[in-house]
Amino acid sequence: MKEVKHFINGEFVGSASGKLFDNINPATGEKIGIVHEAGAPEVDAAVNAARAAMQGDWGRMPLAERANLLHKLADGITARFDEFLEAECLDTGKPQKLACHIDIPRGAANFKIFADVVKNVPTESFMLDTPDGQGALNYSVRKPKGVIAVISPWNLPLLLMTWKVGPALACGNAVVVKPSEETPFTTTLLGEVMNEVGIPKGVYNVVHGFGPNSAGEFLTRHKGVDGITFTGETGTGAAIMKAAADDITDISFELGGKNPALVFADCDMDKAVEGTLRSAFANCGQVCLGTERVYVEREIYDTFVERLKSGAEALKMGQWDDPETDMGPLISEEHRSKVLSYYRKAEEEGATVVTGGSTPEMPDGLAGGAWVQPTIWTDLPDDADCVREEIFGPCCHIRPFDSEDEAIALANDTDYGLATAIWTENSSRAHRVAAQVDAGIAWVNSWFLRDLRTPFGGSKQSGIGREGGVHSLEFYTELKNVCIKL
Ligand SMILES: NC(=O)c1ccc[n+]([C@@H]2O[C@H](COP(=O)([O-])OP(=O)(O)OC[C@H]3O[C@@H](n4cnc5c(N)ncnc54)[C@H](O)[C@@H]3O)[C@@H](O)[C@H]2O)c1
Ligand SMILES: O=C/C=C/C=C(\O)C(=O)O
Repeated sequence: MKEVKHFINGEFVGSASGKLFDNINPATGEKIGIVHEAGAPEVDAAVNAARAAMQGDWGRMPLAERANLLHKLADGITARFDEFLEAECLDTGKPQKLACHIDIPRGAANFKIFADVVKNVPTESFMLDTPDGQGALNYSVRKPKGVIAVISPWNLPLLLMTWKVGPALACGNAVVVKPSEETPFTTTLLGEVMNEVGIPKGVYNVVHGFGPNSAGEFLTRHKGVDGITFTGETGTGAAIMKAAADDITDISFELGGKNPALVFADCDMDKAVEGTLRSAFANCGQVCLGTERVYVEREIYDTFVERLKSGAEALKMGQWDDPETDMGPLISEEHRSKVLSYYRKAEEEGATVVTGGSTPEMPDGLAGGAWVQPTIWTDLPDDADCVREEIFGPCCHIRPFDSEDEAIALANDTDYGLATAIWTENSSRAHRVAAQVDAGIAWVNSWFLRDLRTPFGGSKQSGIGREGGVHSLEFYTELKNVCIKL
Protein backbone atom coordinates (compact mmCIF):
# COMPACT_ATOMS: atom_id res chain seq x y z
CA MET A 1 0.00 0.00 0.00
CA LYS A 2 1.60 3.29 -1.13
CA GLU A 3 1.29 6.34 1.16
CA VAL A 4 1.06 9.45 -1.04
CA LYS A 5 2.15 12.72 0.54
CA HIS A 6 2.26 16.27 -0.73
CA PHE A 7 5.50 17.56 -2.22
CA ILE A 8 6.15 21.03 -0.82
CA ASN A 9 9.42 22.97 -0.87
CA GLY A 10 11.36 19.89 -1.95
CA GLU A 11 10.00 17.62 0.79
CA PHE A 12 7.25 15.01 1.07
CA VAL A 13 4.91 16.07 3.86
CA GLY A 14 1.59 14.89 5.26
CA SER A 15 -1.55 16.91 5.96
CA ALA A 16 -1.82 18.75 9.29
CA SER A 17 -5.47 17.68 9.46
CA GLY A 18 -4.53 14.02 9.06
CA LYS A 19 -7.28 13.73 6.43
CA LEU A 20 -6.65 10.85 4.04
CA PHE A 21 -8.43 9.30 1.04
CA ASP A 22 -8.14 5.99 -0.78
CA ASN A 23 -6.54 5.46 -4.16
CA ILE A 24 -8.21 2.63 -6.10
CA ASN A 25 -6.88 0.51 -8.97
CA PRO A 26 -9.72 0.93 -11.53
CA ALA A 27 -8.94 -2.43 -13.17
CA THR A 28 -9.51 -4.45 -10.01
CA GLY A 29 -11.34 -2.16 -7.59
CA GLU A 30 -8.57 -2.81 -5.03
CA LYS A 31 -7.14 -0.10 -2.77
CA ILE A 32 -3.55 0.59 -3.86
CA GLY A 33 -2.79 3.80 -2.02
CA ILE A 34 -3.65 6.10 0.82
CA VAL A 35 -3.42 9.77 -0.07
CA HIS A 36 -3.08 12.85 2.14
CA GLU A 37 -5.78 15.44 1.51
CA ALA A 38 -4.41 18.98 1.57
CA GLY A 39 -6.15 21.68 3.55
CA ALA A 40 -5.60 25.43 3.44
CA PRO A 41 -2.35 25.15 5.45
CA GLU A 42 -0.71 22.84 2.91
CA VAL A 43 -1.91 24.91 -0.06
CA ASP A 44 -0.62 28.06 1.66
CA ALA A 45 2.77 26.44 2.32
CA ALA A 46 3.01 25.32 -1.31
CA VAL A 47 2.16 28.75 -2.73
CA ASN A 48 4.61 30.43 -0.33
CA ALA A 49 7.34 27.93 -1.30
CA ALA A 50 6.74 28.71 -4.98
CA ARG A 51 6.92 32.43 -4.33
CA ALA A 52 10.16 32.01 -2.37
CA ALA A 53 11.66 30.00 -5.24
CA MET A 54 10.82 32.82 -7.65
CA GLN A 55 12.64 35.24 -5.34
CA GLY A 56 15.61 32.89 -4.88
CA ASP A 57 18.02 30.95 -7.10
CA TRP A 58 15.32 29.93 -9.60
CA GLY A 59 14.24 33.50 -10.21
CA ARG A 60 17.84 34.53 -10.81
CA MET A 61 18.81 31.50 -12.91
CA PRO A 62 20.06 32.29 -16.45
CA LEU A 63 17.79 30.99 -19.24
CA ALA A 64 20.35 28.55 -20.64
CA GLU A 65 20.84 26.96 -17.21
CA ARG A 66 17.09 26.68 -16.70
CA ALA A 67 16.63 25.08 -20.11
CA ASN A 68 19.47 22.66 -19.41
CA LEU A 69 17.82 21.61 -16.15
CA LEU A 70 14.55 20.89 -18.00
CA HIS A 71 16.41 18.63 -20.41
CA LYS A 72 17.87 16.83 -17.38
CA LEU A 73 14.35 16.56 -15.97
CA ALA A 74 13.14 14.86 -19.14
CA ASP A 75 16.12 12.51 -19.00
CA GLY A 76 15.34 11.84 -15.33
CA ILE A 77 11.83 10.67 -16.21
CA THR A 78 13.20 8.48 -18.99
CA ALA A 79 15.76 6.98 -16.62
CA ARG A 80 12.87 5.86 -14.38
CA PHE A 81 10.60 4.96 -17.30
CA ASP A 82 9.38 1.64 -15.87
CA GLU A 83 8.49 3.18 -12.51
CA PHE A 84 6.47 5.93 -14.19
CA LEU A 85 4.88 3.35 -16.51
CA GLU A 86 3.75 1.09 -13.67
CA ALA A 87 2.56 4.02 -11.54
CA GLU A 88 0.51 5.50 -14.41
CA CYS A 89 -1.01 2.16 -15.42
CA LEU A 90 -1.91 1.19 -11.84
CA ASP A 91 -3.51 4.60 -11.32
CA THR A 92 -5.51 4.62 -14.56
CA GLY A 93 -5.84 0.98 -15.64
CA LYS A 94 -4.61 1.93 -19.10
CA PRO A 95 -2.62 -0.71 -21.00
CA GLN A 96 1.16 -0.48 -20.99
CA LYS A 97 1.26 -0.51 -24.78
CA LEU A 98 -0.60 2.82 -24.73
CA ALA A 99 1.25 4.42 -21.82
CA CYS A 100 4.71 3.38 -23.05
CA HIS A 101 4.10 5.08 -26.40
CA ILE A 102 2.04 8.10 -25.33
CA ASP A 103 1.87 8.99 -21.64
CA ILE A 104 5.43 8.48 -20.43
CA PRO A 105 7.43 9.57 -23.50
CA ARG A 106 5.28 12.69 -23.89
CA GLY A 107 5.46 13.27 -20.13
CA ALA A 108 9.20 13.67 -20.66
CA ALA A 109 9.17 15.33 -24.10
CA ASN A 110 7.01 18.18 -22.84
CA PHE A 111 9.99 19.47 -20.84
CA LYS A 112 12.41 19.26 -23.78
CA ILE A 113 10.16 21.01 -26.31
CA PHE A 114 9.57 24.07 -24.14
CA ALA A 115 13.18 24.29 -22.97
CA ASP A 116 14.04 24.65 -26.67
CA VAL A 117 11.16 27.02 -27.47
CA VAL A 118 12.17 29.59 -24.84
CA LYS A 119 15.79 29.59 -26.03
CA ASN A 120 14.77 30.45 -29.58
CA VAL A 121 11.70 32.65 -29.40
CA PRO A 122 12.25 36.28 -30.50
CA THR A 123 10.49 39.35 -29.11
CA GLU A 124 9.61 42.49 -31.07
CA SER A 125 11.00 46.04 -31.26
CA PHE A 126 9.83 49.18 -33.07
CA MET A 127 11.51 52.48 -33.85
CA LEU A 128 9.08 55.38 -33.27
CA ASP A 129 9.48 58.70 -35.10
CA THR A 130 9.29 61.67 -32.71
CA PRO A 131 8.76 65.43 -33.41
CA ASP A 132 12.34 66.23 -32.37
CA GLY A 133 13.61 63.81 -35.02
CA GLN A 134 15.58 61.77 -32.50
CA GLY A 135 13.06 58.93 -32.37
CA ALA A 136 12.31 56.37 -29.68
CA LEU A 137 13.15 52.67 -29.45
CA ASN A 138 10.44 50.26 -28.30
CA TYR A 139 11.36 46.72 -27.33
CA SER A 140 9.37 43.93 -25.65
CA VAL A 141 10.61 41.52 -23.02
CA ARG A 142 8.91 38.48 -21.55
CA LYS A 143 8.90 38.07 -17.76
CA PRO A 144 7.62 35.03 -15.84
CA LYS A 145 3.96 35.34 -14.80
CA GLY A 146 4.82 34.13 -11.26
CA VAL A 147 3.18 31.34 -9.22
CA ILE A 148 1.06 29.11 -11.46
CA ALA A 149 -1.71 26.83 -10.16
CA VAL A 150 -1.87 23.68 -12.30
CA ILE A 151 -5.08 21.66 -12.03
CA SER A 152 -4.80 18.45 -14.03
CA PRO A 153 -7.21 15.62 -15.01
CA TRP A 154 -7.05 11.85 -14.57
CA ASN A 155 -7.10 10.62 -18.17
CA LEU A 156 -3.46 11.32 -19.11
CA PRO A 157 -2.15 12.37 -15.70
CA LEU A 158 1.59 12.76 -16.39
CA LEU A 159 1.31 13.99 -19.99
CA LEU A 160 -1.33 16.63 -19.31
CA MET A 161 0.39 17.84 -16.16
CA THR A 162 3.84 18.28 -17.80
CA TRP A 163 2.11 19.85 -20.83
CA LYS A 164 1.56 22.70 -18.40
CA VAL A 165 4.50 22.41 -15.98
CA GLY A 166 6.98 22.21 -18.90
CA PRO A 167 6.22 25.67 -20.35
CA ALA A 168 5.57 27.11 -16.90
CA LEU A 169 9.07 26.22 -15.70
CA ALA A 170 10.69 26.99 -19.06
CA CYS A 171 9.33 30.54 -18.75
CA GLY A 172 10.78 30.87 -15.23
CA ASN A 173 7.60 30.40 -13.20
CA ALA A 174 7.10 28.19 -10.13
CA VAL A 175 4.11 25.86 -9.85
CA VAL A 176 1.69 24.30 -7.42
CA VAL A 177 0.11 21.23 -9.00
CA LYS A 178 -3.16 19.69 -7.87
CA PRO A 179 -3.46 16.37 -9.71
CA SER A 180 -6.76 14.56 -9.97
CA GLU A 181 -7.78 12.72 -6.80
CA GLU A 182 -8.09 9.65 -9.04
CA THR A 183 -4.46 9.63 -10.17
CA PRO A 184 -1.90 10.94 -7.65
CA PHE A 185 1.03 8.63 -8.36
CA THR A 186 3.06 10.04 -11.27
CA THR A 187 2.69 13.70 -10.30
CA THR A 188 4.10 12.78 -6.90
CA LEU A 189 6.86 10.58 -8.34
CA LEU A 190 7.98 13.56 -10.45
CA GLY A 191 8.85 15.33 -7.19
CA GLU A 192 11.59 12.76 -6.61
CA VAL A 193 13.02 13.45 -10.07
CA MET A 194 12.88 17.21 -9.48
CA ASN A 195 15.16 16.71 -6.45
CA GLU A 196 17.39 14.25 -8.31
CA VAL A 197 18.16 16.63 -11.17
CA GLY A 198 18.58 19.68 -8.98
CA ILE A 199 15.47 21.76 -9.64
CA PRO A 200 15.56 24.24 -6.73
CA LYS A 201 13.13 23.44 -3.94
CA GLY A 202 9.83 25.27 -4.13
CA VAL A 203 9.82 25.43 -7.94
CA TYR A 204 7.58 22.35 -8.21
CA ASN A 205 5.02 21.65 -5.50
CA VAL A 206 2.20 19.07 -5.39
CA VAL A 207 -0.87 19.14 -3.16
CA HIS A 208 -3.44 16.35 -3.23
CA GLY A 209 -7.15 16.50 -2.74
CA PHE A 210 -10.44 17.17 -4.42
CA GLY A 211 -12.05 20.16 -6.05
CA PRO A 212 -14.77 22.02 -4.17
CA ASN A 213 -13.91 22.86 -0.55
CA SER A 214 -10.66 20.97 -0.88
CA ALA A 215 -7.18 21.48 -2.33
CA GLY A 216 -8.44 22.44 -5.78
CA GLU A 217 -10.66 25.26 -4.63
CA PHE A 218 -8.22 26.45 -1.92
CA LEU A 219 -5.59 26.72 -4.66
CA THR A 220 -7.69 28.49 -7.28
CA ARG A 221 -8.91 31.01 -4.71
CA HIS A 222 -5.44 31.61 -3.23
CA LYS A 223 -4.39 35.28 -3.48
CA GLY A 224 -0.76 34.26 -4.02
CA VAL A 225 -1.57 32.57 -7.33
CA ASP A 226 -0.79 34.58 -10.49
CA GLY A 227 -2.34 32.24 -13.05
CA ILE A 228 -4.49 29.11 -13.20
CA THR A 229 -4.06 26.52 -15.92
CA PHE A 230 -6.76 23.87 -15.88
CA THR A 231 -7.63 20.81 -17.90
CA GLY A 232 -10.88 19.09 -17.14
CA GLU A 233 -14.62 19.19 -17.54
CA THR A 234 -16.32 22.28 -18.89
CA GLY A 235 -18.49 22.59 -15.78
CA THR A 236 -15.42 22.54 -13.57
CA GLY A 237 -13.89 25.21 -15.76
CA ALA A 238 -16.89 27.43 -15.09
CA ALA A 239 -16.47 26.92 -11.32
CA ILE A 240 -12.76 27.76 -11.51
CA MET A 241 -13.50 30.83 -13.63
CA LYS A 242 -15.81 32.09 -10.88
CA ALA A 243 -13.10 31.43 -8.26
CA ALA A 244 -10.54 33.29 -10.36
CA ALA A 245 -12.84 36.26 -10.91
CA ASP A 246 -12.46 37.66 -7.38
CA ASP A 247 -8.78 38.49 -7.99
CA ILE A 248 -8.90 38.70 -11.81
CA THR A 249 -6.51 35.75 -11.88
CA ASP A 250 -5.52 34.83 -15.42
CA ILE A 251 -6.76 31.46 -16.68
CA SER A 252 -5.90 28.96 -19.38
CA PHE A 253 -8.52 26.25 -19.99
CA GLU A 254 -8.49 22.95 -21.87
CA LEU A 255 -12.00 21.60 -21.44
CA GLY A 256 -14.43 19.06 -22.83
CA GLY A 257 -15.32 18.06 -26.35
CA LYS A 258 -17.85 16.15 -28.47
CA ASN A 259 -15.60 15.67 -31.43
CA PRO A 260 -16.86 14.69 -34.91
CA ALA A 261 -15.16 12.48 -37.45
CA LEU A 262 -16.14 13.05 -41.09
CA VAL A 263 -15.65 9.98 -43.30
CA PHE A 264 -16.07 10.67 -47.00
CA ALA A 265 -16.66 8.03 -49.67
CA ASP A 266 -13.32 8.99 -51.25
CA CYS A 267 -11.42 8.04 -48.08
CA ASP A 268 -8.91 5.22 -47.68
CA MET A 269 -11.29 2.91 -45.84
CA ASP A 270 -8.57 0.96 -44.02
CA LYS A 271 -7.04 4.20 -42.67
CA ALA A 272 -10.45 5.63 -41.75
CA VAL A 273 -11.52 2.52 -39.85
CA GLU A 274 -8.18 2.15 -38.04
CA GLY A 275 -8.06 5.83 -37.17
CA THR A 276 -11.67 5.96 -35.96
CA LEU A 277 -11.18 2.82 -33.87
CA ARG A 278 -8.34 4.60 -32.07
CA SER A 279 -10.11 7.93 -31.76
CA ALA A 280 -13.27 6.30 -30.35
CA PHE A 281 -11.80 3.61 -28.09
CA ALA A 282 -8.20 4.55 -27.15
CA ASN A 283 -7.74 5.01 -23.39
CA CYS A 284 -11.22 3.50 -22.97
CA GLY A 285 -12.64 6.52 -24.79
CA GLN A 286 -11.26 8.85 -22.11
CA VAL A 287 -9.47 11.28 -24.40
CA CYS A 288 -10.76 14.84 -24.81
CA LEU A 289 -9.73 14.72 -28.48
CA GLY A 290 -11.58 11.45 -29.02
CA THR A 291 -14.42 10.86 -31.47
CA GLU A 292 -17.94 10.36 -30.09
CA ARG A 293 -19.75 11.46 -33.29
CA VAL A 294 -18.96 9.73 -36.59
CA TYR A 295 -20.51 11.02 -39.84
CA VAL A 296 -20.10 8.73 -42.87
CA GLU A 297 -21.01 9.41 -46.50
CA ARG A 298 -24.05 7.26 -47.29
CA GLU A 299 -22.54 5.17 -50.10
CA ILE A 300 -19.94 3.66 -47.74
CA TYR A 301 -22.04 3.85 -44.53
CA ASP A 302 -23.07 0.19 -44.21
CA THR A 303 -19.55 -1.06 -44.95
CA PHE A 304 -17.99 1.40 -42.52
CA VAL A 305 -20.41 0.52 -39.69
CA GLU A 306 -19.71 -3.18 -40.20
CA ARG A 307 -15.95 -2.68 -40.21
CA LEU A 308 -15.94 -0.46 -37.13
CA LYS A 309 -18.15 -3.03 -35.35
CA SER A 310 -15.69 -5.80 -36.16
CA GLY A 311 -12.78 -3.69 -34.94
CA ALA A 312 -14.53 -2.78 -31.68
CA GLU A 313 -15.45 -6.40 -31.00
CA ALA A 314 -11.83 -7.47 -31.57
CA LEU A 315 -10.50 -5.13 -28.85
CA LYS A 316 -9.02 -7.12 -25.96
CA MET A 317 -9.70 -5.83 -22.45
CA GLY A 318 -7.40 -6.89 -19.60
CA GLN A 319 -4.61 -6.13 -17.18
CA TRP A 320 -2.32 -3.17 -17.91
CA ASP A 321 0.81 -5.34 -18.10
CA ASP A 322 -0.61 -7.89 -20.56
CA PRO A 323 1.00 -6.97 -23.91
CA GLU A 324 -2.18 -8.19 -25.63
CA THR A 325 -4.40 -5.68 -23.80
CA ASP A 326 -5.88 -3.05 -26.14
CA MET A 327 -8.25 -1.33 -23.71
CA GLY A 328 -8.40 -0.91 -19.94
CA PRO A 329 -11.29 0.08 -17.69
CA LEU A 330 -12.83 3.47 -17.06
CA ILE A 331 -11.15 5.50 -14.34
CA SER A 332 -13.60 4.73 -11.55
CA GLU A 333 -16.84 3.10 -10.52
CA GLU A 334 -18.40 6.57 -10.37
CA HIS A 335 -17.40 7.34 -13.96
CA ARG A 336 -18.60 3.90 -15.05
CA SER A 337 -22.02 4.66 -13.56
CA LYS A 338 -22.08 7.88 -15.62
CA VAL A 339 -21.10 6.09 -18.84
CA LEU A 340 -23.58 3.25 -18.25
CA SER A 341 -26.33 5.82 -17.64
CA TYR A 342 -25.64 7.08 -21.20
CA TYR A 343 -25.66 3.48 -22.47
CA ARG A 344 -29.18 3.13 -21.05
CA LYS A 345 -30.22 6.59 -22.27
CA ALA A 346 -29.09 5.81 -25.83
CA GLU A 347 -31.56 2.94 -26.02
CA GLU A 348 -34.29 5.12 -24.50
CA GLU A 349 -33.51 7.74 -27.18
CA GLY A 350 -34.02 5.17 -29.93
CA ALA A 351 -30.50 3.96 -30.69
CA THR A 352 -29.76 0.78 -32.56
CA VAL A 353 -26.98 -0.86 -30.53
CA VAL A 354 -24.56 -2.07 -33.20
CA THR A 355 -22.26 -3.56 -30.56
CA GLY A 356 -21.70 -3.28 -26.79
CA GLY A 357 -24.03 -1.29 -24.56
CA SER A 358 -23.27 -3.05 -21.30
CA THR A 359 -20.52 -4.44 -19.07
CA PRO A 360 -18.24 -7.29 -20.18
CA GLU A 361 -17.60 -10.56 -18.40
CA MET A 362 -14.12 -10.18 -16.88
CA PRO A 363 -11.93 -12.89 -15.29
CA ASP A 364 -12.02 -13.15 -11.50
CA GLY A 365 -9.02 -10.91 -10.80
CA LEU A 366 -10.67 -8.09 -12.75
CA ALA A 367 -14.31 -8.61 -11.86
CA GLY A 368 -14.18 -5.68 -9.42
CA GLY A 369 -12.95 -3.19 -12.04
CA ALA A 370 -14.80 -0.35 -13.83
CA TRP A 371 -15.17 -2.25 -17.11
CA VAL A 372 -17.59 -1.39 -19.92
CA GLN A 373 -18.01 -2.74 -23.43
CA PRO A 374 -16.84 -0.67 -26.40
CA THR A 375 -20.14 0.51 -27.85
CA ILE A 376 -21.41 1.74 -31.23
CA TRP A 377 -24.84 3.22 -31.86
CA THR A 378 -26.73 4.22 -34.99
CA ASP A 379 -30.18 5.74 -35.65
CA LEU A 380 -30.13 8.34 -32.88
CA PRO A 381 -31.75 11.72 -33.59
CA ASP A 382 -29.38 14.68 -33.94
CA ASP A 383 -30.78 16.21 -30.73
CA ALA A 384 -30.26 13.08 -28.62
CA ASP A 385 -28.33 13.66 -25.38
CA CYS A 386 -25.89 10.92 -26.46
CA VAL A 387 -25.14 12.95 -29.59
CA ARG A 388 -24.85 16.31 -27.84
CA GLU A 389 -23.27 15.63 -24.43
CA GLU A 390 -19.71 14.49 -23.75
CA ILE A 391 -19.81 10.92 -22.40
CA PHE A 392 -16.06 10.36 -22.12
CA GLY A 393 -16.26 6.59 -22.57
CA PRO A 394 -15.61 3.96 -25.27
CA CYS A 395 -18.68 4.76 -27.35
CA CYS A 396 -19.63 6.57 -30.51
CA HIS A 397 -22.66 7.22 -32.71
CA ILE A 398 -22.47 6.77 -36.49
CA ARG A 399 -24.78 8.73 -38.84
CA PRO A 400 -24.88 8.91 -42.64
CA PHE A 401 -24.69 12.13 -44.64
CA ASP A 402 -25.32 12.89 -48.31
CA SER A 403 -23.25 15.99 -49.06
CA GLU A 404 -20.13 17.82 -47.91
CA ASP A 405 -22.21 20.79 -46.76
CA GLU A 406 -24.45 18.52 -44.70
CA ALA A 407 -21.39 16.86 -43.11
CA ILE A 408 -19.93 20.22 -42.10
CA ALA A 409 -23.27 21.42 -40.72
CA LEU A 410 -23.61 18.23 -38.64
CA ALA A 411 -20.03 18.50 -37.37
CA ASN A 412 -20.58 22.11 -36.28
CA ASP A 413 -23.92 21.41 -34.56
CA THR A 414 -22.34 21.25 -31.08
CA ASP A 415 -21.54 23.47 -28.06
CA TYR A 416 -17.93 22.35 -28.25
CA GLY A 417 -15.08 23.14 -30.63
CA LEU A 418 -12.04 21.08 -29.73
CA ALA A 419 -11.03 18.60 -32.46
CA THR A 420 -12.13 16.85 -35.62
CA ALA A 421 -10.82 14.05 -37.85
CA ILE A 422 -11.49 14.23 -41.60
CA TRP A 423 -11.01 11.14 -43.78
CA THR A 424 -10.69 11.85 -47.50
CA GLU A 425 -8.08 11.24 -50.20
CA ASN A 426 -9.20 14.40 -52.02
CA SER A 427 -6.73 17.10 -50.98
CA SER A 428 -8.93 20.02 -52.06
CA ARG A 429 -11.77 18.63 -49.96
CA ALA A 430 -9.40 18.08 -47.04
CA HIS A 431 -8.36 21.73 -46.95
CA ARG A 432 -11.88 23.00 -47.67
CA VAL A 433 -13.57 20.95 -44.95
CA ALA A 434 -10.82 21.49 -42.35
CA ALA A 435 -11.25 25.23 -42.81
CA GLN A 436 -14.99 25.07 -42.15
CA VAL A 437 -15.23 22.74 -39.16
CA ASP A 438 -15.35 24.78 -35.92
CA ALA A 439 -12.56 23.07 -34.02
CA GLY A 440 -9.20 24.15 -32.60
CA ILE A 441 -7.52 21.06 -34.07
CA ALA A 442 -8.37 19.39 -37.40
CA TRP A 443 -6.64 16.15 -38.35
CA VAL A 444 -6.83 14.87 -41.93
CA ASN A 445 -6.26 11.14 -42.49
CA SER A 446 -4.82 10.92 -38.99
CA TRP A 447 -5.72 11.35 -35.33
CA PHE A 448 -3.71 12.43 -32.28
CA LEU A 449 -0.66 13.07 -34.46
CA ARG A 450 0.99 15.73 -32.32
CA ASP A 451 3.55 18.37 -33.27
CA LEU A 452 4.20 20.11 -29.94
CA ARG A 453 5.09 23.38 -31.66
CA THR A 454 1.54 23.82 -32.93
CA PRO A 455 -1.34 25.64 -31.20
CA PHE A 456 -3.46 23.27 -29.10
CA GLY A 457 -6.84 24.13 -27.66
CA GLY A 458 -10.51 24.57 -28.34
CA SER A 459 -13.21 27.17 -28.91
CA LYS A 460 -16.73 27.55 -27.53
CA GLN A 461 -17.13 25.29 -24.45
CA SER A 462 -13.89 23.43 -25.19
CA GLY A 463 -11.57 25.96 -23.67
CA ILE A 464 -9.90 29.34 -23.45
CA GLY A 465 -6.46 30.01 -24.90
CA ARG A 466 -3.95 27.87 -26.73
CA GLU A 467 -1.00 25.81 -25.48
CA GLY A 468 1.87 24.46 -27.53
CA GLY A 469 5.10 25.91 -28.91
CA VAL A 470 5.31 29.68 -28.67
CA HIS A 471 1.58 29.85 -27.96
CA SER A 472 2.17 28.67 -24.38
CA LEU A 473 4.28 31.76 -23.75
CA GLU A 474 1.19 33.96 -24.04
CA PHE A 475 -0.11 32.47 -20.77
CA TYR A 476 3.10 31.64 -18.91
CA THR A 477 4.77 35.04 -19.35
CA GLU A 478 3.87 38.71 -18.97
CA LEU A 479 4.95 40.69 -22.02
CA LYS A 480 6.42 44.11 -21.18
CA ASN A 481 7.16 46.94 -23.63
CA VAL A 482 10.00 49.37 -22.89
CA CYS A 483 10.09 52.70 -24.77
CA ILE A 484 13.46 54.49 -24.77
CA LYS A 485 13.51 58.16 -25.95
CA LEU A 486 16.71 58.60 -28.00
N1 LIG B 1 -9.23 19.86 -23.60
C1 LIG B 1 -8.31 19.02 -23.14
O1 LIG B 1 -7.11 19.08 -23.50
C2 LIG B 1 -8.71 17.96 -22.14
C3 LIG B 1 -7.76 16.98 -21.83
C4 LIG B 1 -8.13 15.98 -20.91
C5 LIG B 1 -9.39 15.97 -20.32
N2 LIG B 1 -10.28 16.95 -20.64
C6 LIG B 1 -11.61 16.93 -20.06
O2 LIG B 1 -11.54 16.59 -18.66
C7 LIG B 1 -12.68 15.83 -18.29
C8 LIG B 1 -12.25 14.55 -17.60
O3 LIG B 1 -11.30 14.85 -16.59
P1 LIG B 1 -11.75 15.01 -15.07
O4 LIG B 1 -12.95 14.17 -14.79
O5 LIG B 1 -10.54 14.90 -14.21
O6 LIG B 1 -12.26 16.53 -15.01
P2 LIG B 1 -12.76 17.26 -13.70
O7 LIG B 1 -13.16 18.59 -14.15
O8 LIG B 1 -13.72 16.44 -12.92
O9 LIG B 1 -11.44 17.38 -12.76
C9 LIG B 1 -10.25 17.90 -13.27
C10 LIG B 1 -9.43 18.43 -12.12
O10 LIG B 1 -10.12 19.54 -11.55
C11 LIG B 1 -10.21 19.40 -10.15
N3 LIG B 1 -11.40 20.12 -9.71
C12 LIG B 1 -12.69 19.71 -9.76
N4 LIG B 1 -13.52 20.69 -9.30
C13 LIG B 1 -12.72 21.76 -8.96
C14 LIG B 1 -12.95 23.06 -8.42
N5 LIG B 1 -14.18 23.49 -8.14
N6 LIG B 1 -11.87 23.87 -8.18
C15 LIG B 1 -10.63 23.45 -8.47
N7 LIG B 1 -10.34 22.23 -8.97
C16 LIG B 1 -11.37 21.39 -9.22
C17 LIG B 1 -10.25 17.90 -9.94
O11 LIG B 1 -9.89 17.56 -8.62
C18 LIG B 1 -9.23 17.43 -10.97
O12 LIG B 1 -7.92 17.58 -10.45
C19 LIG B 1 -13.44 15.56 -19.57
O13 LIG B 1 -14.49 16.50 -19.71
C20 LIG B 1 -12.41 15.82 -20.67
O14 LIG B 1 -13.00 16.23 -21.89
C21 LIG B 1 -9.95 17.95 -21.55
O1 LIG C 1 -7.45 14.03 -23.31
C1 LIG C 1 -6.93 14.94 -23.96
C2 LIG C 1 -5.62 14.88 -24.51
C3 LIG C 1 -4.91 16.00 -24.68
C4 LIG C 1 -3.63 15.90 -25.28
C5 LIG C 1 -2.75 16.94 -25.27
O2 LIG C 1 -3.01 18.07 -24.62
C6 LIG C 1 -1.45 16.86 -25.95
O3 LIG C 1 -1.18 15.89 -26.68
O4 LIG C 1 -0.65 17.81 -25.74
